[in-house]
Amino acid sequence: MGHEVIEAARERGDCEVAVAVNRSPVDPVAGVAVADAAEFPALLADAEPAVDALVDFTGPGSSVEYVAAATEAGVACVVGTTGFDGEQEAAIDAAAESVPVLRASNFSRGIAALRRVVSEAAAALPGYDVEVTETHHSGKVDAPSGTALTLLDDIEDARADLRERVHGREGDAPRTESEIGVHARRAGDIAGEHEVLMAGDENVLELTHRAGSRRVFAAGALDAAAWLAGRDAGAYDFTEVLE
Ligand SMILES: NC(=O)C1=CN([C@@H]2O[C@H](COP(=O)(O)OP(=O)(O)OC[C@H]3O[C@@H](n4cnc5c(N)ncnc54)[C@H](OP(=O)(O)O)[C@@H]3O)[C@@H](O)[C@H]2O)C=CC1
Ligand SMILES: O=C(O)C1=N[C@H](C(=O)O)C[C@H](O)C1
Repeated sequence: MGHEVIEAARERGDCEVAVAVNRSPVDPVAGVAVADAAEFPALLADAEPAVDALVDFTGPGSSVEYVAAATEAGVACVVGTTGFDGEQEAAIDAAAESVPVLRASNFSRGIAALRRVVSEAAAALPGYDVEVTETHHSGKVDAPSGTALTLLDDIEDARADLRERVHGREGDAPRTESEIGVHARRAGDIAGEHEVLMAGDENVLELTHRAGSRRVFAAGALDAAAWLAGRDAGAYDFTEVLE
């Protein structure tokens, strides 16, 4: 995603990559040198002109560290990384007391729309069985995806009777009424697919989003960064960027 963000930044006229870092050595990307992650705090402090926003797509532990460095430097944070535990989420949330922070499990407009439709459909279809399936490239490390977890939260908000997440399915027991099935598939170079199935008696609703490429997430994150820079400290939502 780091490569995608640099390429996407090059394609638009309203932003410039001031500092790029990675844990392991990486060749320059589109002419942008990528420094060692350990240099990040110093690079942020010395950047001229000052950096407006951090865009982070890494891993949960490093994301917390990058956000801490950005907070120290008074820089707005856009966080796309997924797979956080509760403590890591709390650390990112705490940063929002000092700087503007926008964390989203998915930076595509299509998923933002899917979330609204899923919430409405879940509320409109009481008693229906719900199953969520996500499919991603074989290199993805966290499962289920952050987006699937966001959709599950949305479904549970709309359906108080669904409280048991069943990951995968095996054995010989039938489905219970309180469960939501959750399925994570990993294959090839699939950019990201999310499907929500709602099935009742004699009718089935399937809602699916497919990302055509990972560039859509990079573009959305840069939209968020441009929108977030200069705002007051606080936690912001990607839907606000899309309004
Ligand atoms: N919100 C959204 O719309 C999207 C979110 N994502 C999320 O973004 C994250 C990154 O995805 P992706 O680019 O595909 O992952 P990759 O594995 O391809 O890249 C992760 C990068 O982060 C670096 N990194 C990982 N862990 C650490 C660490 N502990 N310390 C320092 N650097 C670290 C890696 O460094 P190294 O090169 O050394 O391995 C690598 O450069 C994932 O959490 C993914 O789910 C992805 C797409 C869209
Ligand atoms: O790792 C990915 O690739 C993606 N991760 C995000 C997630 O976990 O939901 C968003 C998107 O689906 C791609």
